[in-house]
Amino acid sequence: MVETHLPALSADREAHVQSLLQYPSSTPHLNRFGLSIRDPGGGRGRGVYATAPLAADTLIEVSPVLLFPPAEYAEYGSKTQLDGYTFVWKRTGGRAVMALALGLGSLFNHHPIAPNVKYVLDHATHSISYTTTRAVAEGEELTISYGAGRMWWEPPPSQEVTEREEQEKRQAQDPDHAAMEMGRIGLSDDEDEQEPSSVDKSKRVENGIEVRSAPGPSRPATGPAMHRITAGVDPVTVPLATRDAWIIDIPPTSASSAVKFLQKHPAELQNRDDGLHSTRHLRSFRTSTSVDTNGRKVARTHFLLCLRTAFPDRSRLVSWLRTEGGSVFGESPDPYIGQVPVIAAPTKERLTEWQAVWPCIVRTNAKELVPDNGGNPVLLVDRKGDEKMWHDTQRVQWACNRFKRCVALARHALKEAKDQSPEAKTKAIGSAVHVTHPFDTARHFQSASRAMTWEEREGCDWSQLTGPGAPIVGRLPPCGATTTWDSHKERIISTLGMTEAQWSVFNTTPSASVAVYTSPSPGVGTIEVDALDMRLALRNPLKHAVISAVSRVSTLRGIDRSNSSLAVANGADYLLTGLALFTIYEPCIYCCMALVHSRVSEVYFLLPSPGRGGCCGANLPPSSQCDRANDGGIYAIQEQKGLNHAFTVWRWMHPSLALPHEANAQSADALDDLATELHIGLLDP
Ligand SMILES: C[S@@+](CC[C@H](N)C(=O)[O-])C[C@H]1O[C@@H](n2cnc3c(N)ncnc32)[C@H](O)[C@@H]1O
Repeated sequence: MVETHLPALSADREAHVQSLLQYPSSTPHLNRFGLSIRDPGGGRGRGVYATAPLAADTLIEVSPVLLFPPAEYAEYGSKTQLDGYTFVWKRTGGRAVMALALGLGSLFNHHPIAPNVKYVLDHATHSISYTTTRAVAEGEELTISYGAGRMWWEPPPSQEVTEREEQEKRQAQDPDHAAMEMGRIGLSDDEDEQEPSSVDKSKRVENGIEVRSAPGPSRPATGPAMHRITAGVDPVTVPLATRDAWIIDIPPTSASSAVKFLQKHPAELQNRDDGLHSTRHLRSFRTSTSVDTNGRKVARTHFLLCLRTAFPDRSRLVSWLRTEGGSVFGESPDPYIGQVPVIAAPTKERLTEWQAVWPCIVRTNAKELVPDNGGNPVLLVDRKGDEKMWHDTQRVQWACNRFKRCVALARHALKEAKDQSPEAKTKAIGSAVHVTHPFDTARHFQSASRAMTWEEREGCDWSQLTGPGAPIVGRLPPCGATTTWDSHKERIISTLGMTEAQWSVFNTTPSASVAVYTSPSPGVGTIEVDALDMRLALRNPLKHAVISAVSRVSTLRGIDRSNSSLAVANGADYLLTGLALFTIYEPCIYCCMALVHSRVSEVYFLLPSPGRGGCCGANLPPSSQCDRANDGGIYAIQEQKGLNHAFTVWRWMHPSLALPHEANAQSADALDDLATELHIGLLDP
């Protein structure tokens, strides 16, 4: 109801017409909760009242709507009384279809601070559902939020208030300003960075805010190539959580004294910035207008003192304000409990919904914590940011290449075993792993030989293990390093299980004909490590591909460390610290725990491991489950509470292993076919 126009006054001003238009003090209405329509005076007109206590989350009303085409509304409706009752139902091509709620829907009055009813527009059934947001006492008025800001019946703010708000905004932008330290008048650092969201035909509208359903990861035909597997909550759907705070009304002229008061008493008011208890995202003031008993409009300034937790006892707060507040809060301070959002609005689109509770900022930091139903902190996940990241074709190619490499390695192992003997064939497992640097590091690698740029190398056909343009297997030596690997040969050969022929490829020195890429960090070689599942071949149940990869990287990094000029301090070279691991299968729980210990940074997998994987976690919210929990493991070890390391997990979502624009995309490996071809039976992946 925010988006309306100024109401036109009726032209019929004759006394007898006016008397006919007067509303009675109550109007009967039959509904199962006994809600009554009353006008208790005070200038707000009729409202809806509870005649019995109502529990929180009670669906109290479903109102059908009457719709008006944009042209009809502009021509007629907007010039009538309807204007105070109609609201934007749907925008289309810059115009708006307007709606009038029938039933009780049009009679809920607006509450600027803490409405006790929320509503959802249902475009499919042309109706609006109204639900209580908290327990409501008998006799209480049921109110909704028409939105933030000045309402059409409210007078414009005085120049003084406008100037004060402007000043407060300017001070908030000044990082040195003491008010910032109070954690009150914060301003979003990225408030204006949001891009307009694309229009989704299936979106719902809650409290006037359009809510997009979270994209599910069940291999959509379109959409980003990679989906992050996490229990993090999407800011688009995260519920608005509120907490109690002490509010006090002050004369507009006392605003700056009130801010000074906050600054003077940080300890008592506990306006600290510590995660879930922060008030830094909240603004100090909100203004509203009411009508006094003489029918005069009175502007009010509501001032946020502190969270209720700082002063659980009102009488103690009142006596403290009386002694410390001086003239700011008067002789008889009258603080009252209001609601404030627990966190900043998580997207610009949801700001109106948040502001309806209390003015605040937008903060799109995906690491912001939100409490779950049990009050435990939960992370937000920036799905929009993820989507943007995987629109980068080079990044997708980088990931696709490494998956192709894993598949090629697994096929190579199966073929070699088949060629070797029927017995060897039964012991080969089609599961391979590749470890390398994350894309954001790898794309800065330089070619030592200048034979091929990094981009050219990434453009090679990685589905081939050998042949021209094939990526080099194993570890690439550091740029300009004079060390030959011969001194470490035995150790490397035994750890990596290499043949002499493989060693000669691994031990290649940079030359004009070989593409070698090195990390920009001096003295540190690029890591490109492969590993196969060798459990059956070696008769060793511990030789999972992931475990072998961790061991191989450890050996190579250990050699760096053994040479003082290559030593890397502070744990940055500890096992898989800062590295990305690609695997055909979602790793099992054993491998996931090894990955936690190895401090891996990113894990990418192609195929889920039903019932045995350690990442897909059927306990995750539906938006994060793989194929709606019909596949994938039952744990999410990558973000398991109580462990001392977390890593990101990404699943390839395209149905085949190819870039959409690739010429041979049609003939690319379909993931379903790969699952059949590389099936590893009952083994844990
Ligand atoms: C949707 S109607 C609500 C029902 C209305 N009170 C009636 O008697 O028909 C919206 C109108 O109610 C009045 N109203 C709603 N909330 C109000 C508030 N908080 N303060 C003053 N007037 C309010 C305004 O006149 C507004 O145009």
